Amino acid sequence: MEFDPALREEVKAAIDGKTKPVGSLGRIEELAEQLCLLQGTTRPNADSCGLTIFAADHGLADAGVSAFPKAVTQQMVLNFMGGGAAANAFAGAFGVTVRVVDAGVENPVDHPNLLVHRLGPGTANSAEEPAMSPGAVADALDTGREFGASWGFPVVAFGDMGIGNTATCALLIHKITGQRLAPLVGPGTGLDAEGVARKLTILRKAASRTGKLQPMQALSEYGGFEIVMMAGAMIGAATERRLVLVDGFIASTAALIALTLEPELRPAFVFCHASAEPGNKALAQHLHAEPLLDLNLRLGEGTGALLAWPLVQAAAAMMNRMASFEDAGVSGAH
Ligand SMILES: Cc1cc2ncn([C@H]3O[C@H](COP(=O)(O)O)[C@@H](O)[C@H]3O)c2cc1C
Ligand SMILES: O=C(O)c1cccnc1
Repeated sequence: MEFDPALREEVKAAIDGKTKPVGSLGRIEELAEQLCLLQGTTRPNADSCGLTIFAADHGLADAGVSAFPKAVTQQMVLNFMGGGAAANAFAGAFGVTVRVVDAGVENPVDHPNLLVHRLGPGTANSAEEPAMSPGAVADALDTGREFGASWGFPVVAFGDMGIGNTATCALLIHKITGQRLAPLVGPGTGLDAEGVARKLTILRKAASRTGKLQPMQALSEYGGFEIVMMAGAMIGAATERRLVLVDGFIASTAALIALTLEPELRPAFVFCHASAEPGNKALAQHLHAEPLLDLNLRLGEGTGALLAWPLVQAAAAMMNRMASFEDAGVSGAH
């Protein structure tokens, strides 16, 4: 993603010309600059935001890597459709439109508003065998791209639902970045120390099934449908120059995949919050991400991205509503 140096200068001058000491709005100024460059204007549009939640099951969940049973994925999809999840509550509070995609929940959900692109009844158990076929990886990326490119919001967020997906993400990060596995494995939905130790044993077995992998091979070996589809959606949205609000550990793993495949799209990505899932720290460092918020969240669904949406609105308001020194007749610095 290339930016015209003249635009860069113009944006910087517009931000510094607002009636405030230079740099005094801190990260909001950085966000404003990012949004302006992405949209090619000093008058950016952050009028609306859409959240897409991708849901799917993980065969690995049957091996005992989560504090909750697999059935919760489907039950939470129904909860999203009924408007009762945390993501719905936050989206409702902030005027964000929500849509939900079944990318491969074990048991299909019948609901008129659910978007369905099922890649199977959940992935296979990656401790024993490849999670998904290379064809399913390609399908998930293509479908995700289409979802991301075609939804006309200037700002987009992505959420996940898939019991066992913190385990899948630990394996993906380990295989894609080469970081050690143990620090990437955490409590997820709330495993105790013994549960985390059991999760690590299962993930070591899964990791030892394969050697060094290319990123696309890692996706096929470890899945999951919703993570790969989310990565595709991030690529599709960023390519259309939509601002991509990245949620916590799961969405950051999808961002890792997206940016491994398309590194030039990095200027479209905003890392919204520092998930309390321990592996997120190393992942954020790898991505050179400095998350905007640190609220001890560890939920997913896009909740941390939704909380950052008002900050994006503030950045746009700074550009569109604030007077310049010249407009307001305010004296500049000595
Ligand atoms: C009721 C409930 C609602 C959730 N919403 C998101 N997650 C989150 O928890 C799961 C990942 O954690 P693990 O890898 O430990 O299974 C994902 O589904 C994620 O979206 C939830 C989990 C539960 C139980
Ligand atoms: O940060 C996340 O995305 C997360 C953390 C724990 C469980 N589910 C999701």
